[in-house]
Amino acid sequence: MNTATDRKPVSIIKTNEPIKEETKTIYMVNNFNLWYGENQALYEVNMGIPMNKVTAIIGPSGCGKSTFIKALNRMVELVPSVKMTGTIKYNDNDIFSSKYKVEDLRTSVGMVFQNPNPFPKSIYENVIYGPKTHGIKRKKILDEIAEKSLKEAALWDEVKDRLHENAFGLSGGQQQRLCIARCLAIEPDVILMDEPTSALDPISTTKIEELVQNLKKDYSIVIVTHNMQQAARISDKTAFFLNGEVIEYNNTDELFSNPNDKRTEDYITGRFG
Ligand SMILES: Nc1ncnc2c1ncn2[C@@H]1O[C@H](COP(=O)(O)OP(=O)(O)OP(=O)(O)O)[C@@H](O)[C@H]1O
Repeated sequence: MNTATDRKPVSIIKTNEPIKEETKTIYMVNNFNLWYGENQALYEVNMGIPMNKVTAIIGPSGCGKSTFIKALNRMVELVPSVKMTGTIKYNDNDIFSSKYKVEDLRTSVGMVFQNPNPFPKSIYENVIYGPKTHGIKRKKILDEIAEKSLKEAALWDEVKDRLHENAFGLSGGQQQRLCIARCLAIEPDVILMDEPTSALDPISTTKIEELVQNLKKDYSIVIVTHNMQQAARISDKTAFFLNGEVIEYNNTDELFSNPNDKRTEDYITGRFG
């Protein structure tokens, strides 16, 4: 749900450097359409998602933001009635091709959800869960992975003395950083984030936003957010979705300061949504 705060006109707190032409594209989405049964949720989506940048997906409730990012890791196919046309290429591989294994895609593309969802296990076991299921058994290596991932997720200092305590003992914001650490432990190239801060308090939100900024050195990040100030603060590119269509996709500073489409302008200035 949008809040009144989200609807305030957006001020650019941080201007991002423009995407240079030579920036590599990690995902290329072409003429992508998606239906749930008879209802079309995405229409002719065309987007290149840049490598090592933060791409924000904004738009009003029900416009297809979650559907879009769940298509990027093929999670959307868990809904049996889903039909799709068009292509999504990840590193030049057609992700829907029968030759491309969904397991390979999921190893390269991690996901963080709206509500922190740690497993009912210790902090340590949460982080090493992925590497263990991929067959890593040596304790020394698992210890190294746990420390590295928790450091990258800016959580290590807070949990290093309680690694074997239950993850549910952490605060909501810490649990979300733990989920990010769990995602980093499988060494993905891409992190998909579906409203990762909407259940968090402002301080935890700021920590996650700072973390996202640091992580883009090593990862390509796609973040769905209802919060336009957040998109303006942390993303390099922003796509505005409306009724399943991409209305505008541009460098974030340009989209917010000089939108090309009246509907984008109306949305970012709080006239609807
Ligand atoms: N599992 C599903 N089965 C049928 N229809 C669905 C399903 N999930 C989403 N939809 C429909 O697809 C459309 C897009 O939904 P989606 O959740 O992608 O939007 P959203 O922009 O992420 O919304 P919100 O901001 O409220 O999370 C909506 O009309 C929604 O009702």
